[in-house]
Amino acid sequence: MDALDEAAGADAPIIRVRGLVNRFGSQVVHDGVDLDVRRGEILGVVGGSGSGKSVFMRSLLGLQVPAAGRIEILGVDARSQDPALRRHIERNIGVLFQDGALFSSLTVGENVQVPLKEYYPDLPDSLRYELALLKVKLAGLPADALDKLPSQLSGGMRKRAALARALALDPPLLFLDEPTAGLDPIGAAAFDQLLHTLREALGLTVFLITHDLDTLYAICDRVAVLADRRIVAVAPVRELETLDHPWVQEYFNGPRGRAARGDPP
Ligand SMILES: Nc1ncnc2c1ncn2[C@@H]1O[C@H](COP(=O)(O)OP(=O)(O)OP(=O)(O)O)[C@@H](O)[C@H]1O
Repeated sequence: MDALDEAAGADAPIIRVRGLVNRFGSQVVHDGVDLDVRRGEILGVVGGSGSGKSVFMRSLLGLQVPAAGRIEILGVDARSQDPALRRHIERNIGVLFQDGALFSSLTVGENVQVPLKEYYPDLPDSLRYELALLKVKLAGLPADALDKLPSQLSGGMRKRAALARALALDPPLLFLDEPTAGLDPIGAAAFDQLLHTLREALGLTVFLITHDLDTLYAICDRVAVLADRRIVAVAPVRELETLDHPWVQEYFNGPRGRAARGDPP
């Protein structure tokens, strides 16, 4: 933990959002979003299609400038344009976008080395290679994946490669947008398990957008529901099932929700 984190206090939320407003023209996507993400938790974010989950994550990452509100990440004002503060945040977060966003002309190993080169340009090539290999193995890929192009991997392996790159700088905080989208149920369950294991082993905090009910039940400590332009509830998934909100009821108590819980059909 560095000085900035200590100043924020170890018990302070790793992400704190207050009064977040996002608009596109006359469309109000968020109107007063509040959220605290606790250190070490896996927080799932759910909401209907178009409810603003991706825009929310983009605001946290500084990729979308909000109309109003306060966002703190690792004790730092995430809206600050101070280059030192921006670098502190970027150095300490890993991001896995929905499409994986690997560089298609680089091998997996070269992809993982991109952030290492940016932040540690003086690192010897051999050490950078070893670190990339370590991250690839950590993400559950075989060592020979290192020299393959993304196009030579399956969808599940590409997600793991993107995860390896997101973990390159050992970030304490990981953002994932729909990590199991497009994976078959066995691949999705394996990816969930990998995230859970990494959280246990590395003490990561995970902010995870998902539609996948299985993910919520399998690995999320708490789930935040984005509806009506704000976060309407944050709670362990079993508590959310009983929330009196039309979208929540349809989502958790529809057939897929019952199946994810293991209820009889
Ligand atoms: N750059 C943009 N310009 C204009 N409108 C945008 C932009 N980005 C997002 N929106 C709008 O904001 C709303 C929320 O989009 P967002 O992608 O955050 O939804 P989502 O909850 O992630 O949806 P899904 O579950 O379908 O991925 C949508 O109506 C979308 O059209």
